[in-house]
Amino acid sequence: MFDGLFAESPTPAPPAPPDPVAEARQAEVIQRLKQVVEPTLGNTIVSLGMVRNLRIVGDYVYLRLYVGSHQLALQDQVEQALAPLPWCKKTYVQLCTIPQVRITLAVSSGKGGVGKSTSTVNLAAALTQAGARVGILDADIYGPNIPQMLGIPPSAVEVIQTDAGQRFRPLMGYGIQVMSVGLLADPEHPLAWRGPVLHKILTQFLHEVAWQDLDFLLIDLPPGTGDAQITIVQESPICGALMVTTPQQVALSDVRRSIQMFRKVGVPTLGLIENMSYLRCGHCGETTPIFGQGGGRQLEQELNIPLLGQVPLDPRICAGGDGGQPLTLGEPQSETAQVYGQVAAGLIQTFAPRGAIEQLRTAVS
Ligand SMILES: Nc1ncnc2c1ncn2[C@@H]1O[C@H](COP(=O)(O)OP(=O)(O)OP(=O)(O)O)[C@@H](O)[C@H]1O
Repeated sequence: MFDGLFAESPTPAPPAPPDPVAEARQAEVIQRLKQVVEPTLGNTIVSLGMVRNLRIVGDYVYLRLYVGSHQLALQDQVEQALAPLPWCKKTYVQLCTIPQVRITLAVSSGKGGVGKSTSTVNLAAALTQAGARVGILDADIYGPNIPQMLGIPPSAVEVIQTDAGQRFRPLMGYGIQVMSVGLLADPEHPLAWRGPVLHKILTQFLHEVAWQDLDFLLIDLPPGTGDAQITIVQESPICGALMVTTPQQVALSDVRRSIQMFRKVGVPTLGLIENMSYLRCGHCGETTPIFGQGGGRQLEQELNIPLLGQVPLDPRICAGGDGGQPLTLGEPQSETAQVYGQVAAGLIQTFAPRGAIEQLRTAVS
């Protein structure tokens, strides 16, 4: 599906000729999997993109099931749903999950510099204020600056021994657990991983962090749709993506491409965050659309993806990023903080519809 995923890998084998029996069986399997419903979201595991890499080999079914730590029971339900298939001798379900993480969301952008990392930290802060336990995986190999934005001083990554083996211990900023690719590299040198090495490091990074009981893990992706993004999206149980954009028309084609990348791997885009939407005059309150207007609304209508919030251009957000305290925490009553608060409330509402994160946690334990 993704030509050139591994820039340095050998030429792939030609595709196998179509096998009508396997194709009919695959359709039958998908039909049955569509009967398995994720109870919180009230949607099928197929629509939610939780089933991937489905293969039928003879009388055997192989699939990967991407779940949060509160959804492990779905494995049994999948096996039960496929058990009545008369031809199926065995179903092999590979459970793909991040230990101690319930909801994994990707924060993405079509291009760099639109405020993706800023949105990630402020959204994480807003979710924390709402009572959720939150972590950020800073996977932006081109600009890993989340620790700095949360006031975490440069530190060496500590490796700890757990029951599951050696793991990286997350750092902590304002109650938010953080792990960053930037911590794995020499701060004076850019991250210059390529091809299979990049794939291996990112895969290890995704699976070998000792997160502590998270409701939400936000993955700050690198901008665009390159190898790194695809590896992360394919290898992690991402429930959905949040797309950060500016209102500019030039940013829209990049955003469309990113959304297509998520669609190809079956990850839904949950919504758009339009950043730098307008500048509000501190004296008269009038708003000026410095970077154009209407981009978020246009994408919302064209792609049927909700516009979750419009964040103003706000010098304090910049100061908050540089100073290591997200504006959402420093000035929670500000217009900007309120936008992130609304987006956070929407996420909690979606993933814990009874309205209380505590209930989400109780349901898990
Ligand atoms: N709403 C805003 N108002 C004012 N400044 C902002 C706003 N959002 C982001 N910025 C500033 O814009 C710059 C880029 O933001 P940020 O690093 O979050 O972008 P990014 O999309 O993550 O970039 P990259 O792709 O390079 O990682 C930062 O200096 C940040 O403080």
